[in-house]
Amino acid sequence: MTRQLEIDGVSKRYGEIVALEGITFEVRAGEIFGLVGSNGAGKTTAMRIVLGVLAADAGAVRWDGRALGPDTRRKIGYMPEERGLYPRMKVAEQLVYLSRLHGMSAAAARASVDVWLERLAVAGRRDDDVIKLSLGNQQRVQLAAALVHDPEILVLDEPFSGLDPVAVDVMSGVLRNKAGSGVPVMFSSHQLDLVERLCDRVGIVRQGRMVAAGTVDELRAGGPEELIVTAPDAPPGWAAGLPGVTVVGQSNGSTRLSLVDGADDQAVLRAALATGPVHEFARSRPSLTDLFRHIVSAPAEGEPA
Ligand SMILES: Nc1ncnc2c1ncn2[C@@H]1O[C@H](COP(=O)(O)OP(=O)(O)OP(=O)(O)O)[C@@H](O)[C@H]1O
Repeated sequence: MTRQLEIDGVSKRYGEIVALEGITFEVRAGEIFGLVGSNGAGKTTAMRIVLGVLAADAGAVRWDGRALGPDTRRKIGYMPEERGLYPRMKVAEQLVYLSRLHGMSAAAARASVDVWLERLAVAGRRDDDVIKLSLGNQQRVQLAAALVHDPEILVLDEPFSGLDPVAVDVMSGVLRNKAGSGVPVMFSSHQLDLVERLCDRVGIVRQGRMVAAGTVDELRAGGPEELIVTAPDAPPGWAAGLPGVTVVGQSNGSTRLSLVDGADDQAVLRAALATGPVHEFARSRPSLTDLFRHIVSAPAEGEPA
C-alpha cells in the first residue's frame, strides 16, 4: 500500500472558536495535495497540527500507519505562513544552521545548501542578510529551508503567495520534483488556477471540515453541469425566466448557464436562436474556482438554505 500522511478526525478549538471539526483527509506519497478554503477555514491550523507546533483536541495524525512522533516530525519540511527566517542572519549560514537542527552533519548541510541555493536561483545572495532580499527571494530561501534537510514529507503554507510568474514556475517545478521522488507534498493556496494545474488531488475545507476531496476532474464531475451559449446578438437577460435555468455569467456574447436536473436544454437553444445566430452551444463542467465558490457559498449544515 502507498505510504500516506493521514489526518484523521482532527478537531481544534481556540476558546470558543472551533477551528477544526473532525477534519479527515490523506496525502499519499508521491502526490501533490492542495488544501483550499476561505480565510479562516482552518488550513493553517491543520498544518500546524501535522507539524506538532499545535496539539489537536481530538483525532490523530499518522505517517505510514504510525502516529507522528518527534522523530518523524523532524523529517517534515515546513514552510510556515508567517515565514520563519532570522532577518539579520546570512542566507547560507542560516540554512546550514537549520539543516543542523534537523540532524545533518556540517559537511552534508553545506553541500545541500549549495545545491538548493543554486536550484532556487538565489546562490548569488548566499552571503547577504535575509532582510536585504526582496520578498520573493526571501520566499525562495524559505523554501530552501524546508528542503535542505531532505524531508520525507513537505507541508507548505501558502508557498505561492507574492511570487512572480518565474518564481511560481520554479516553486511548481520543485514541488513536482519532490512528489516525483515519492514525497507527499501538501500545500495551501488561494490561487485556484495554480492549484488546478499543479495538484494531483485537492481538498476543499469549509468551517473546519473537509467538504470535498479528490482529483480536480473528480471534483468537477461532481459539480453542476453548465451550458455555454455563444449568441452574439442576444441581448442581456435573454435567458432570464427560462424554467430551471440560472445565468452564471455573460461576457463577449457568451452566456454561461446552470441548469437544474431535468431542465429543457432544447428550450434554451430555441430561446438563443430566437435572438439570432448561435455560434456555440456546449455543455461544460465548472472550473475549480467556480466549484469552490459554489461549495463555500452553499448553506452550512443547520443553516437555512
Ligand atoms: N491563535 C489563535 N487564537 C484564536 N483563534 C485563532 C488562532 N489561530 C487561528 N484562529 C482562528 O481559527 C480559525 C481557523 O484559522 P486558520 O488560520 O487555521 O485558517 P486558514 O484557513 O489558514 O485561513 P487563511 O486562509 O486566512 O490563512 C479562524 O477562525 C481563526 O480566526
